[in-house]
Amino acid sequence: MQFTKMHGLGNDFIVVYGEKELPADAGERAQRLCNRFFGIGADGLVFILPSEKADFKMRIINSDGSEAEQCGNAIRCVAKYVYDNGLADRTELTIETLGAGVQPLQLAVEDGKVRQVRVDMGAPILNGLDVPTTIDANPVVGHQVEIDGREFAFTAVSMGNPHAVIYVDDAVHFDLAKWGPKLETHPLFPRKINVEFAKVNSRGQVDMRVWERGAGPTLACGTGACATLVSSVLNGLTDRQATISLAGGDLFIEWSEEDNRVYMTGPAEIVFTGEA
Ligand SMILES: N[C@H](CCC[C@H](N)C(=O)O)C(=O)O
Repeated sequence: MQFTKMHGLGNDFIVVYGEKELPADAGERAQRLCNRFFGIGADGLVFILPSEKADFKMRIINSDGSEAEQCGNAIRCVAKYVYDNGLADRTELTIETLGAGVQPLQLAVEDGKVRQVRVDMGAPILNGLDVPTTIDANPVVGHQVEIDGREFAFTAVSMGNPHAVIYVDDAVHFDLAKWGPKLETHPLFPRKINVEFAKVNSRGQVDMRVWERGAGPTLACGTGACATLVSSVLNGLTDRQATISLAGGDLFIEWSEEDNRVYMTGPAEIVFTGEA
């Protein structure tokens, strides 16, 4: 299998083009190939497939073999892959995902290579039961949960995949490994959840670190950055556009008042190609 190793702010993927549909063993392949010691090493395995509704379709499998509905950093990588490899000759593309349907993207190109991508990530889903959580509220803002004697208040946002955003005093040094897994698998979240720990520094800038469902700590999470911006607006902490600063770098996120859609702008990189 030919693959291209790519990343968005250090959230890295094995990208595969050429399959007509998702292989039946995609989950097993992801577990094997994403392993950082016995495989190529990545946070996820991404398939670029034909679509009847958009230019391309993206399916994303986490490193634990579970399929995610959506992935912000991966969709920017897919856009870069298809343009840089001559599979698309326009700087306005559409990519279909399970969680957000047909998503328009704008590519910023320099010397024939994609440098930045602006993605329409769709409207946030705020009804608690649809995120999903077991909480019948719309929206779920500052919901308290106690874990091992520590209280957390989270805001639940789906960008097609589920997120719980928690505000802390120091996101950069937060102990993700201690608290991330316990929140990811809490019974409040029927399909588990991605957990973002955020520190708002101004109405235009937020530090955020993420424990991802099915992948653990990653250097960046595009849908998590979108969820963090939406949550911060709902909590009255930021304006409707802000820079979300992750371990791997910055994403610029806007939640439009006009169309209620969230726009994410950030880079994507190709690292190497190979055969597995
Ligand atoms: N682990 C996530 C999928 C990847 C999302 C993240 N890498 C992004 O950039 O949005 C989930 O199971 O929902």
